[in-house]
Order: sequence, then structure tokens, then C-alpha cells
Amino acid sequence: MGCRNIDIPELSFFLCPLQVFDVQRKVTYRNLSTWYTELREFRPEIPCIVVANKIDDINVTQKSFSFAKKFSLPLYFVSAADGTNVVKLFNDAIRLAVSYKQNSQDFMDEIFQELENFNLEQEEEDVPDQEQSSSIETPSEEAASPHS
Ligand SMILES: Nc1nc2c(ncn2[C@@H]2O[C@H](COP(=O)(O)OP(=O)(O)OP(=O)(O)O)[C@@H](O)[C@H]2O)c(=O)[nH]1
Repeated sequence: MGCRNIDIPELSFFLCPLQVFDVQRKVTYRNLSTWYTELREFRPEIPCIVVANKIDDINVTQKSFSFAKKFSLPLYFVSAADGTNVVKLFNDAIRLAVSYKQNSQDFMDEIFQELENFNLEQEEEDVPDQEQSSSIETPSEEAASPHS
């Protein structure tokens, strides 16, 4: 669930970043502030959710994690291991992301939208026309099966 190998500008493409920490490892909680500051530098308005993971191992749902409160961010208690709240988390994150995408005034989103459109145009250009595609052989199901 970590994201330390992803640059924040790249991360900011996702329209509802999840800041996940491990309830058993304090350092992961402490690191949230650094990630959050960096995120806000690039995306001041983007919705963000704080996720306390691994609640199957230790019951911390009564504990108040001040980071989320301090920045008025929604906080979800989840377990990626047993699935507690995972679907709810992603449903809500998608809702926030869609709403943000529809209402965003952020110029970064306009840029990403342009890039998305550009990619689509490129893909259309790359798709061979009907005549060419009919001559392309597709492997049979049997040949494509990894077990054959
Ligand atoms: N008990 C429990 N273990 C979990 C849960 N989520 C992940 N783990 C375990 O935690 C370990 C790290 O999980 P990863 O998915 O590699 O997460 P990561 O953020 O890349 O982990 P780090 O390398 O610790 O930063 C693995 O052994 C997982 O099985 C959870 O909800 N509950």
C-alpha cells in the first residue's frame, strides 16, 4: 500500500489520493504529514482520504488520529487482509474523485485532460483500419492459454 517510489506530480494524477498508514507502525503515521505537505504543494484542492490499515491485528477504531482531524480529512479504518471497509473506501474515493473531476477549477486538471485527449487521439491513429485489422492473425484460445 506504500507509494514511496511515486513522485507527487505523478501521484497527483489520481483524483483522490489515499494516505495509508499502518496502525502498528508509528513511523508510517508520522510520515503522513510529509506526504500531505508535498501533495498540497502540487494539488491544493484535490480530495484526499486518510486510511488506517491493518485493523484486523489491533483494535484502534476508538483511537483518534489527530492528523485527519487537523486537516479535516475523512478517516477510514480498514483491513486489506480481511477486507473490512475496503469496498466502502474505494466507493467513496471514486465518488469524491468523480465529483472533483466534474467541478474542478484546477488548471492542472485541464492539463491532464488535454493529455488524456491527446493520448486517445494517438490511440485512434495507431489503430489499424478495418482492412488491415482483418488480415492480422489472432492467436487461437488454445495457443493463448498459459497451460497449453
Ligand atoms: N494483518 C494485516 N497485514 C497486512 C494488511 N495489509 C497488508 N498487510 C501485510 O503487510 C505487509 C506489507 O504489505 P505491502 O502490501 O507490501 O505494503 P507496503 O506499504 O508496500 O509495505 P511496507 O513495505 O511495509 O511499506 C505484507 O506482509 C502484507 O501482507 C492488513 O490489513 N492486515
